[in-house]
Amino acid sequence: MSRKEETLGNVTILDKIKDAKIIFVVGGPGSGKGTQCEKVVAKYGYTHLSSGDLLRAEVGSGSERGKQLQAIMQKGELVPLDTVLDMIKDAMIAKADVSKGFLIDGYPREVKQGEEFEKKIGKPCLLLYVDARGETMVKRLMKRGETSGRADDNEETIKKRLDLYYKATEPVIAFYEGRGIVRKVDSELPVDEVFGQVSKAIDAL
Ligand SMILES: Nc1ncnc2c1ncn2[C@H]1C[C@H](O)[C@@H](COP(=O)(O)OP(=O)(O)O)O1
Ligand SMILES: [Mg+2]
Repeated sequence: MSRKEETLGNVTILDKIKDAKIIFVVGGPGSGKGTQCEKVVAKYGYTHLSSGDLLRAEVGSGSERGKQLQAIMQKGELVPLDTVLDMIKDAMIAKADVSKGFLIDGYPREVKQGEEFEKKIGKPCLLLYVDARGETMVKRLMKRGETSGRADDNEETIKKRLDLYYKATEPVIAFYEGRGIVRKVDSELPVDEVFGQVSKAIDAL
């Protein structure tokens, strides 16, 4: 394939992504983002892309980049913006032909990440804000840590992740509230009731 065709091909794929619905799923660690996304996949056939899962897959591959990522994630810090965005973009392109919509779970973690995403990929039509109390999130993560095998599900890292969430990610919600696309769901409720609220927000699109 010539360079020109390649570029044209890429434009077509990005156009397809633009036609698909993009939903940002934002909430603290352990708030229930992954749990709700799974249910959205089952009911609506959207593609679920968890930035954390993509990063953990890279770590699991044992690559040099994976090793660097692991060190950052273990400390509860944010990995470099371009790395996450490139991974999300590649995953979206891979699914562009078959996907009606994308759930971008755990991204943006900070306002700048949202701005970059829009520049390079497209605009979200909805931000699902999965809201739970700090205490609830800690409890759920400690429990999840018993079986998840996740290096960051331990008390010390959980505390750092929560602090970072309040400092860096909550401003993301305020930013998109200004655009009128935020729908908040009460993730203190049982999973199915939370999903009722999620479904309402998606049905209204
Ligand atoms: N509404 C809810 N009620 C009770 N437990 C919930 C819940 N939503 C999620 N959980 C549980 C499932 C997991 O063990 C843990 C964290 O959920 P998760 O979906 O992995 O969170 P996240 O992806 O936001 O980090 O909490
Ligand atoms: Mg998750």
